[in-house]
Amino acid sequence: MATLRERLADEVPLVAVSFGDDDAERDAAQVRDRRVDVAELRIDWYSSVEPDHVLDRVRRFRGLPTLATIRSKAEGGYWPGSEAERLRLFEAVLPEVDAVDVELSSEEILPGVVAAARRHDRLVVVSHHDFTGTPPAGRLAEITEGAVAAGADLVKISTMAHGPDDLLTLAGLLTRHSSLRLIIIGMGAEGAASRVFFPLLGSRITYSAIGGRPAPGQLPFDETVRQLETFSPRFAERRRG
Ligand SMILES: O=C1C[C@@](O)(C(=O)O)C[C@@H](O)[C@@H]1O
Repeated sequence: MATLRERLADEVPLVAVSFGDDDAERDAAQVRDRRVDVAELRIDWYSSVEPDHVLDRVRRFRGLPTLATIRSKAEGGYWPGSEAERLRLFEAVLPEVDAVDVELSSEEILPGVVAAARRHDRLVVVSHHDFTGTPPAGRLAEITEGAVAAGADLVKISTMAHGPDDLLTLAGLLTRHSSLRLIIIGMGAEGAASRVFFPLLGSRITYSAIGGRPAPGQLPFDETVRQLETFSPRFAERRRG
């Protein structure tokens, strides 16, 4: 199966699904059978973050396109340990996955995660989440530039959208930075359209749910695929192929 790097090369939007560790064997089979483009491994959701347990679960996805996330509590995640432990875990899983996602705000470990990704020739998503609202365009541009300067291969910005103005602000960010690989998400009920519309404007990955715990406004995987097949001929063609 194509790696995430290969999948990103053809410029067609990708649909991700996030997984914990309740049944990694079943989840990996779903990724294969339903042709999920990216398996986001939410290691901060795992029942244990002991390296042996994590590596065992992560390895069940071998050969599939994977993105490992160990989300900090500051950005809506559940990572229970110290920053030094988080960096060590990123270093341990990096050889096993295609890419990792680390927050721009995680200043203490960001350079270490980027350096480890470079050593293993893996991709880095540098992310920013705001579960309260959508900052103004100028602030979003600063965050984007900060992520690029930190070494991001992809910049992900996910903010709560409270209405059309927020969607427009986020869409503006996408269209103004079309030379970058961006992942832009408007969270919440008011942002849900962004999960289909923004990939049509160039957002590289959209996140969806298969059971589990959907993020605010996420659509089910099948629904996301169906919508993108309707509105993106290139996406539909890739699904057929
Ligand atoms: O950051 C993101 C985006 C997300 O928060 C969403 O709203 O789809 C879901 C998370 O799992 C992922 O890491």
